[in-house]
Amino acid sequence: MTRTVIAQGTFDILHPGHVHYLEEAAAMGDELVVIVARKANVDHKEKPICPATQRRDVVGALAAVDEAILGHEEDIFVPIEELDPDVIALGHDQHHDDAAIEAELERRGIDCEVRRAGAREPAAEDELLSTRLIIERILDQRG
Ligand SMILES: Cc1cc2nc3c(=O)[nH]c(=O)nc-3n(C[C@H](O)[C@H](O)[C@H](O)COP(=O)(O)O)c2cc1C
Ligand SMILES: Nc1ncnc2c1ncn2[C@@H]1O[C@H](COP(=O)(O)OP(=O)(O)OP(=O)(O)O)[C@@H](O)[C@H]1O
Repeated sequence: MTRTVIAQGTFDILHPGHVHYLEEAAAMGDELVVIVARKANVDHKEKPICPATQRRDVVGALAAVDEAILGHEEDIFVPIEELDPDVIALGHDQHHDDAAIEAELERRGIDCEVRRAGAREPAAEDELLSTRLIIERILDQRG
């Protein structure tokens, strides 16, 4: 049986931290599907610059990713119900509460493990491992 893993995020401007997360998530199963967050659901930080379809297409081009899809606009558990994954891989700093996700999965009758990926260890001290930091650097140097 194919083990499907789900990863999710905004993926506005890609960096090696994203690649690390998605490679770790892919290693948790056989097939990796990535749910790309809709702008309306990014409410805990600045909204993404790039359109959702562009973010989906670039994430989908990464070697670790089998498929990238746009998230649901209102109910983030709709794609999970449709995909019926074996594992949800949360990013190391994702604000979601593991126990709350597990409770919602149980309520909806979805049998799926929730795991957390680790953070990337910087390969060089000047690596920019956050979209926010890349944007800050652009504003500093080109603004
Ligand atoms: C299990 C799970 C499923 C998600 N599904 C969706 C979705 O269908 N639509 C969406 O817009 N966001 C969805 N999200 C939320 C975002 O992907 C994401 O967590 C957040 O809004 C963006 O912040 P981040 O890039 O800091 O993680 C989901 C999150 C989780 C944990
Ligand atoms: N340096 C990193 N190491 C490991 N995973 C990362 C790293 N940066 C981001 N991720 C993961 O990638 C996923 C998507 O991240 P997101 O699109 O929010 O990027 P970000 O660079 O963290 O954004 P921002 O800097 O704007 O908060 C999240 O699950 C996050 O945990």
